Amino acid sequence: MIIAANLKTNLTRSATHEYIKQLQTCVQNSSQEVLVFPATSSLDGYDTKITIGAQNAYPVEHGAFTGEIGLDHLNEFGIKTILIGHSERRHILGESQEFIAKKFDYFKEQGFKIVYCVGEPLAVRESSKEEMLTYIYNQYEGIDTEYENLVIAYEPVWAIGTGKVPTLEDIQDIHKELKKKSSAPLLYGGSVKVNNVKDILKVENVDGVLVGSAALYADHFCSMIQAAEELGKN
Ligand SMILES: O=C[C@H](O)COP(=O)(O)O
Repeated sequence: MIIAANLKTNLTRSATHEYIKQLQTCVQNSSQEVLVFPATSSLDGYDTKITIGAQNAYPVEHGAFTGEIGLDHLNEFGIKTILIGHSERRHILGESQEFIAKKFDYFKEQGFKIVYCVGEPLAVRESSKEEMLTYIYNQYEGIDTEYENLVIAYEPVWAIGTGKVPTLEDIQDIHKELKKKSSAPLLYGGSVKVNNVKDILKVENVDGVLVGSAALYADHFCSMIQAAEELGKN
C-alpha cells in the first residue's frame, strides 16, 4: 500500500531531518511504499528508503517566477515525485484546472510519479451524487488517467483537517466510481488518524492513504505504516 504524509507548511528543515530519522526504524522492514512531502524549504538530500516528494513546483526548469521553484531545484535532490491538484492549491492558492493540467503534463513529460488529488467541497457533497461525481470528474479534465506513474488521492475537502470522515460505505462507493475513471492506485485522504486508518485501509479499492495533520507526529505516522503492514495488503 501507499502510505503518504503531506507535511504542508509545517516542520522546518532541521525538524524534517529529525522526523525522517525517527521514521527510519519503522520503514526499515516494511513492505509499504512510504512517501513524505516536506515543505519546499525542507527539501534536501535525505539518506532514506522513504520517497521524498515535492508539494509543489512550477512547470519550468528555472526562470522568472518569483516565489516558485522549478525542475532544477528538484533535480538537485533527486526528487522525482510531486503532489498536484491538492485542494489547498485549488481553493486557497487559486490554481485552475487548466493550470493544474499544464503542470501535470510537464511533470509527466519528466517521468515524475504524480500524486494527483481530487475531491469535493461540502456544498457539492450535500447536493446529489450525480452532481458530486460531475464535480470530481471535472478535476480529471486534461489529465492523462492512464499515465503509468500516476497515483490518485481522493480527498473530500470538508474532511481535510476537520476530524470529519465519510462513512466507510461512502468511501467504498466513491472509490468504486473513481476506479472506473482510472485504474491507478487510489488513496483516501481527509482526517486519517491512528484510530481510523486500519478500517479505512480495509475498504475495497483503497490502495493507501494521504495523511496531513496526524502525520506530523512521526510516531503516529509510524503506527499507520505498521497498521498497513499488519493488514498485509500491499
Ligand atoms: O494532503 C493531506 C490532506 O489534505 C489531509 O489532511 P488531514 O489529514 O490533516 O485531514
